[in-house]
Amino acid sequence: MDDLPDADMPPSDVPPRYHTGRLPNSKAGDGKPRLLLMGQRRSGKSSISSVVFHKLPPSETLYLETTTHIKRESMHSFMDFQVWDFPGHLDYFDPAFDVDNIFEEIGALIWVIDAQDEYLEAIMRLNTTILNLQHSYPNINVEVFVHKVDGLSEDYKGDTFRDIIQRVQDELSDHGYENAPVSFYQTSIYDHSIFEAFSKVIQKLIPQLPTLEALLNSLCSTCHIEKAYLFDIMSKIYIATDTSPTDIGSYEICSDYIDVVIDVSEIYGWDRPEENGQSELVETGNNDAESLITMERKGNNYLYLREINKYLALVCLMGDDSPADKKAVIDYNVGVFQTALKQVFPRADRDMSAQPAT
Ligand SMILES: Nc1nc2c(ncn2[C@@H]2O[C@H](COP(=O)(O)OP(=O)(O)OP(=O)(O)O)[C@@H](O)[C@H]2O)c(=O)[nH]1
Repeated sequence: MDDLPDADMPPSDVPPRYHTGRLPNSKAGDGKPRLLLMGQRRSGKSSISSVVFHKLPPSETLYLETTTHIKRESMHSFMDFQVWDFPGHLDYFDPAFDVDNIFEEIGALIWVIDAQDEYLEAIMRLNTTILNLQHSYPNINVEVFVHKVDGLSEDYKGDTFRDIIQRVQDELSDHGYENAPVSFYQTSIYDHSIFEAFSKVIQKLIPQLPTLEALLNSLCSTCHIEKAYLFDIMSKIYIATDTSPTDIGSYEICSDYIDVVIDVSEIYGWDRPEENGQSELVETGNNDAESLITMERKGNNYLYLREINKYLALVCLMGDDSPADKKAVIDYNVGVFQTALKQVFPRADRDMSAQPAT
């Protein structure tokens, strides 16, 4: 149980970029939210983290070695957070463990269950963990990834998913926790489902989400946009979307578009200016990349992408009644959206520069 002191420490030399807001479980309120990846051995925890945050091609996860100590990584993006990958064999509530140290700044506990394997023991450990946490940390979001569903037939996939939900909920309600904050997702690293699930997990950690959704709703209705996503460019997680129904198809199209843009900008791109307190003038120039692509065989529909800042891009699936020749109006409204977003995510580094040097 000496793993904790030996665990990799995240680098501390990169300053935080945005306020992360106060988390329900955060004692200090200024920490980076943690996403804890827990579950049985070989359930797919390291693969998930490598595919989503390090762009590892899914087929290469076959060669990942088993995790032997807690792996902590810091992610610096539109908000800073940490991903802690736990070895499958750890008993998190062993008295030798500093439980508070693990759980006090937690944003979400992601419990990965291998749907292709025997899952009863995984469910038992998950329930024990949730029940143990209910006493000290009742607000922790528990996110259950029913993982590796790519190998299952449609029927079996649905049955397995329902069975897991039922077993977890039955056990919790037997112990008097009917409304424990537990959510379930079907995931696989071989399709978009893992990104979509992570998007939903991350969105719960963004205090400004209702404001972002309201801004996107208003943009959609003004510009006849069918669906708008605000993407974290590097991870392809969407941090917000408008409140119209989301279908995986539109997410897939928009997220593939991000891939195209990243590939092109690796060839033709340029370094984005650092966003410090003095860079206002630079931002008023034509620094934000934009792109427009017409989709074949789909009426007038086209995709619109605008880089919002170094980390975020707005990708919109335009409606039939929003022809490309109205692009000037759309550009204007997206500009207004961009300005509003700067107020929603005030920059931490600007605040830091106002503090006296010590
Ligand atoms: N079919 C399928 N295989 C997957 C998926 N995700 C991970 N795997 C495979 O599952 C195996 C185990 O993955 P790991 O990421 O090493 O599992 P882990 O939970 O980190 O394992 P420990 O480090 O031992 O705790 C690897 O061979 C992966 O290729 C998935 O979505 N579908």
